[in-house]
Amino acid sequence: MTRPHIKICGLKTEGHIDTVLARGCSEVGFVHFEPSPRHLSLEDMVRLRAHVGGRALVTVVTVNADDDLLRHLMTRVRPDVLQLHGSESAARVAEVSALTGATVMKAIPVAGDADLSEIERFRPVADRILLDARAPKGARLPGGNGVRFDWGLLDALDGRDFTLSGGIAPETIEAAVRRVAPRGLDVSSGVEREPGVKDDGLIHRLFDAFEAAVEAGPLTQEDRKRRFA
Ligand SMILES: O=C(O)c1ccccc1NCC(=O)[C@H](O)[C@H](O)COP(=O)(O)O
Repeated sequence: MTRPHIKICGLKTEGHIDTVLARGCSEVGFVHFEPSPRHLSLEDMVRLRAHVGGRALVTVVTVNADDDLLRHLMTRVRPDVLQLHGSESAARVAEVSALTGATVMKAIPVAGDADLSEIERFRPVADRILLDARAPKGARLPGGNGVRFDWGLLDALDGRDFTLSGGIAPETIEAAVRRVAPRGLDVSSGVEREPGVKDDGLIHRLFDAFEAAVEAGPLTQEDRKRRFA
């Protein structure tokens, strides 16, 4: 099994950045979306981006961002990856890619089988696909809600084709690693003590559980049926 890479999203402090990087996190995410408790201003992102330096990839999460905002982000924050977490069309994803030159990760909300057909729509234009749980009805945020979708929907897919997110936490990361085996894992609420507030203890529990799951290796088909039927 290839070792999935881990992105911790919604980081807001130098201290938590240092904690996740010390545990082997290879990508950090900053959220730029005002309604979010994880929202960071451009100035905060510039400061934290400098703090990360070359130690990890830096991703900025946006929701239906316009060209002006994207230009500001690229010239001031200089993220490696732009995460498009709104209702961007495939044509818009292609435009963002051409405009910014950044690696573009498109988030696809998943609640049922039908949503997976979106993967084929975005694969030609996005550098990366992020499968996230569809936001619950009435939620203020399109992501970062700490909810999981049925990972059994992914049984027939090759995990190397996507990053998995939505409700990954110390208690659920074993199934994410051993059952889904994605190329990457994206975690936010699962390492927070309250919305927008990361917790060092939870971060350590997550990485401990992750290491144990990688060590244990993928589940057999038989195990999948027994444990997740
Ligand atoms: O985190 C937010 O507040 C947020 C706001 C708007 C769009 C996306 C947002 N988060 C994206 C993520 O943190 C992750 O990519 C993903 O949704 C996982 O979240 P969680 O279920 O909380 O681990």
